[in-house]
Amino acid sequence: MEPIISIRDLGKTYAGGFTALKNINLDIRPGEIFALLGPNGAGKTTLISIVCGIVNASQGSVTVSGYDIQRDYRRARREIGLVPQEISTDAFESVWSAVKFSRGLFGKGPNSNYLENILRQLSLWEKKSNKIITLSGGMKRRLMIAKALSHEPHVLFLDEPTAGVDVELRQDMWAMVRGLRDSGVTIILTTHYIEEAEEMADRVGVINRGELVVVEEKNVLMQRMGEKELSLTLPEPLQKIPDALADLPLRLNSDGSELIYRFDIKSEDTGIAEFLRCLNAANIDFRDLHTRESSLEEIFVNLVHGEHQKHEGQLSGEMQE
Ligand SMILES: Nc1ncnc2c1ncn2[C@@H]1O[C@H](COP(=O)(O)OP(=O)(O)OP(=O)(O)O)[C@@H](O)[C@H]1O
Repeated sequence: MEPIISIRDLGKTYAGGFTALKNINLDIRPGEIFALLGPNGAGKTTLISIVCGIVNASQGSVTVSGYDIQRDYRRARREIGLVPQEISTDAFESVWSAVKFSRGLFGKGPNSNYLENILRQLSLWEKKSNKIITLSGGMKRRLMIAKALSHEPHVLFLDEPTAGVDVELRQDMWAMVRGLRDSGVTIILTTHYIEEAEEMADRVGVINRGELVVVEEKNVLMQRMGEKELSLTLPEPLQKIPDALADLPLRLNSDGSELIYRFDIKSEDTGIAEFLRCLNAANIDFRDLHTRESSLEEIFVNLVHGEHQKHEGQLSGEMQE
């Protein structure tokens, strides 16, 4: 299947000399929900701004539905709906005139039926005559989506759709975005929240310091999320993992005082009983034991660094922005 968006060797260096994107290659499949995940300043907004024609790339090329974003700017742009991070609308305009106006901006002829459908799908139809200022925060966000969809784009970009949104509203938003995907719109969203990617995405791309470090099916990511660790505090630090335990999924912490066993909570046999038997046979004693789940942040950091096993101290340090 032809990709709906094709990004090749894309790079961006801002005027001040800061390189925000390096050598990005990515194909978006038609009909998928793709989550672009990354810490603050990773380059997510820069990437979508280039695809949407708001920022010029320094290198590389992008096509949207086969249209080159530079050579065929207008046609490429018409394929795209963009919901920006900030809610920006004229407060005294009505919902209906806001979506009608947005459609007009793309040179599309009037189509009341289409706009009605969009507003109904986003549960805004009852509010069509309301002034925007009277809408709740959640409704305003939905209106931003309605505006972005008003010209019948095939691709919808959602930049941080649920930043600062409460849990309940977040769930509604997710359900709505899935509904849009089911109606045939390809969706690319940026997020800081790995839960959001987990909940919604078919595929996930992780961007860090301007580089796309992972592009993966969500299910593969989920497997990583099912990991848990059993940590044993040793009476005497070990220099290395004893040979008798070499075949087990084990690591030592940085000073050798903890032996950490990694297992999959979803699997039927965690192997813990066997691990404890092996410890006994190898004459390794322990003072204490506790389990901990890999937190979402840790998995995120692991992904960002392309590594699976990192020390706790490093992990918490790395997440600070
Ligand atoms: N116009 C600009 N001029 C110079 N540097 C910029 C400009 N816009 C963004 N940057 C820098 O490029 C980097 C990437 O920014 P970008 O907004 O793409 O990140 P992001 O991943 O979307 O972050 P956030 O999650 O905080 O929105 C940042 O270091 C930012 O300071």
